[in-house]
Amino acid sequence: MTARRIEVGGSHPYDVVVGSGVFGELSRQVGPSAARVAVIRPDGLGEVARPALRALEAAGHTVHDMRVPDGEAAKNVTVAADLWERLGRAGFTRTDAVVGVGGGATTDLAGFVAATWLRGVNVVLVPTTLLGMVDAAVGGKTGINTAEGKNLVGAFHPPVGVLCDIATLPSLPTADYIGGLAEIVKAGFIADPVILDRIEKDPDGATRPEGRHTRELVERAIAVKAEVVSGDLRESGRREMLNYGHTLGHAIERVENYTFRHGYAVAIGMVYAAELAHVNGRIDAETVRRHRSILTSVGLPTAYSGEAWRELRETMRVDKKARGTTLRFVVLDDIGEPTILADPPEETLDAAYNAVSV
Ligand SMILES: NC(=O)c1ccc[n+]([C@@H]2O[C@H](COP(=O)([O-])OP(=O)(O)OC[C@H]3O[C@@H](n4cnc5c(N)ncnc54)[C@H](O)[C@@H]3O)[C@@H](O)[C@H]2O)c1
Ligand SMILES: O=C(O)C(=O)C[C@@H](O)[C@H](O)[C@H](O)COP(=O)(O)O
Ligand SMILES: [Zn+2]
Repeated sequence: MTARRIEVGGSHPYDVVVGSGVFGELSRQVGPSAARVAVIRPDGLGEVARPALRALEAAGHTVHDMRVPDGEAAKNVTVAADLWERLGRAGFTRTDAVVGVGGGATTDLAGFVAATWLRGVNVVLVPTTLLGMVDAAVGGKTGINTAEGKNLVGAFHPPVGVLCDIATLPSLPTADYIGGLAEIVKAGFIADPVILDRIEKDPDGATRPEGRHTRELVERAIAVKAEVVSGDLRESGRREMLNYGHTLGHAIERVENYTFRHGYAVAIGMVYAAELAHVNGRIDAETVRRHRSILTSVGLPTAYSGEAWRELRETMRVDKKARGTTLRFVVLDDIGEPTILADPPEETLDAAYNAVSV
């Protein structure tokens, strides 16, 4: 199958290459001026990272294999500081580059380290999870977590290239694959209802890399994200729609000490946002039901502990869409019509949570 290039526009446009067996593209994306390349990747992901390491070495770059802890455990300042030290010791200059290989947590960390090293060096992202391909590696949001909340420290630093080799997906644990579907479903609800139709027709296939519509689902979700971030890198407007389900989702991740899969938290958050829109008179009960049925059909959760509500409510205060003490949620006026619901009354927040709590 041929590779597809999806262009992300803006002041520094770049391509997202999607294909199978496309690691030969990596050196071109990194560029010839990068004598040194730091490959930041999870320690346990040697097999998955090997083609990237080999392709870079074969192209003549001096490769520094910088292993980090797995997944979310690496998205913190301690690991970032360790990488800054390693880059310093290896003498990385402004013409050198960083390559992030792994899931969204690793590419967020790699992007953040690239954004901050020497105030910004080139980064190429090689997502190897479904979620990384369809969302995290595209768009230039980089970041790490703090004890207070998710992604609270970060920078907008677009990659110079993104390489999605879907041949890396079969080794991904099913639970992580399903987590990525949450962001694909999100793209469906906010912008591309064909995604929802495809999943409803074949929910089982949607949960597998070899599913009938996998390539189409991946490309459609990337296209949604690329189109949105091309016009609003810094989230001063329309980009906020990509945060559908994330206000409650991020609070769940924080309350669970970052051990709960991002996609699973976002799935619950989307049902909450749908309930909020319903209580607010924006969408009908059928649209809320459709959220639950699509998410459930692929194995994603749609409910969370009732007892956690007060802590979740408190944690949502640090959501990046908040302005002062005003909470702002992405909700739908209809499928494909996201909007902002600002400062909903406490009773509305409580009623919506009641509907998702167990
Ligand atoms: N920057 C953004 O715009 C953006 C968008 C969405 C999500 N995110 C972030 O992405 C993170 C979630 O990403 P994720 O779901 O990819 O989780 P993850 O990075 O934790 O990866 C999940 C697991 O899969 C493993 N893995 C990765 N590729 C593999 C492969 N090919 N085979 C076998 N195992 C593999 C990882 O080592 C990890 O254990 C969160 O931190 C979230 O905040 C960022
Ligand atoms: O790219 C965006 O913009 C998003 O909101 C995509 C989200 O899926 C992603 O989880 C993002 O990291 C959330 O950003 P944050 O600014 O709420 O931390
Ligand atoms: Zn997300």
